[in-house]
Amino acid sequence: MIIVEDIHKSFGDTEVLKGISTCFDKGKTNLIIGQSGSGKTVFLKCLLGLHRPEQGKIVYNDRAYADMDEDQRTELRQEMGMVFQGSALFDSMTVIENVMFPLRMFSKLSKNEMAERASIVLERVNLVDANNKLPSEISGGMQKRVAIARAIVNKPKYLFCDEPNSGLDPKTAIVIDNLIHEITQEYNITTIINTHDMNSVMEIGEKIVFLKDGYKEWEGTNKEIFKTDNEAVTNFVYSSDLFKKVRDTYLKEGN
Ligand SMILES: Nc1ncnc2c1ncn2[C@@H]1O[C@H](COP(=O)(O)OP(=O)(O)OP(=O)(O)O)[C@@H](O)[C@H]1O
Repeated sequence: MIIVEDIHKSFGDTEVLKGISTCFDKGKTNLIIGQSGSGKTVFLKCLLGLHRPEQGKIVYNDRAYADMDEDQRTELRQEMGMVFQGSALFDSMTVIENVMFPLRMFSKLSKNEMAERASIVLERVNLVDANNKLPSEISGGMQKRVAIARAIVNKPKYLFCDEPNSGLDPKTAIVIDNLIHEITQEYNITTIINTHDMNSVMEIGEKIVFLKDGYKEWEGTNKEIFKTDNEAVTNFVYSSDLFKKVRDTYLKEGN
């Protein structure tokens, strides 16, 4: 679980995060949404410890970042997995070498043990017969699976995903969303996804935090987002006719 208390983050004179408080539960897919420039990436980077808020507190399973010493922060970093936008695989490494990379960096396992662990997670993300291929030899959806396998190989407590669906066709995007959702539940991870994808919001948004101009404008579940009358949320989420129709149908069905 991650608890965020009133965090503020500025760059020079510009305050980008203006006092955000929320909490992200373990075993849940938590989504951060909002317009371009609303502060989603800065917020995610604060949660990752890459930006230091000037004010406020971030607490990881009862441990406040500000109270940790350097060793505890290093330990925390090793408890975090990250799926980057565009997968960010190492081009010259094979699939299995990519997945073994965090283990080579952070574990004391033997080469055989690392290969075994990497193979298990590759199987878990349903990627078979691709271990010895290079990223350039597999599809974008398969690359995303490798990125997820690499993010979970070290058994993280926290999983951060930045636009995990970018560049994928809608069908593959849903498969990847479901995979992240299943893994989150199975491994009991606190997962936080920065997304623009309204399908993800509807399908796997167990908690949605909507940012607007550096504030938390709204938060709730994917069921609640259908019913909210918060104008900023409805203008953003239901800006397309298709999603308006989806919401109307959902509400007409008496949900
Ligand atoms: N390192 C930085 N230095 C100065 N300003 C920054 C920095 N990083 C972000 N900003 C500013 O903070 C604001 C929010 O940026 P952020 O990248 O968090 O938006 P976002 O919601 O993730 O947008 P998008 O959906 O387009 O990725 C922007 O005005 C941006 O210019």
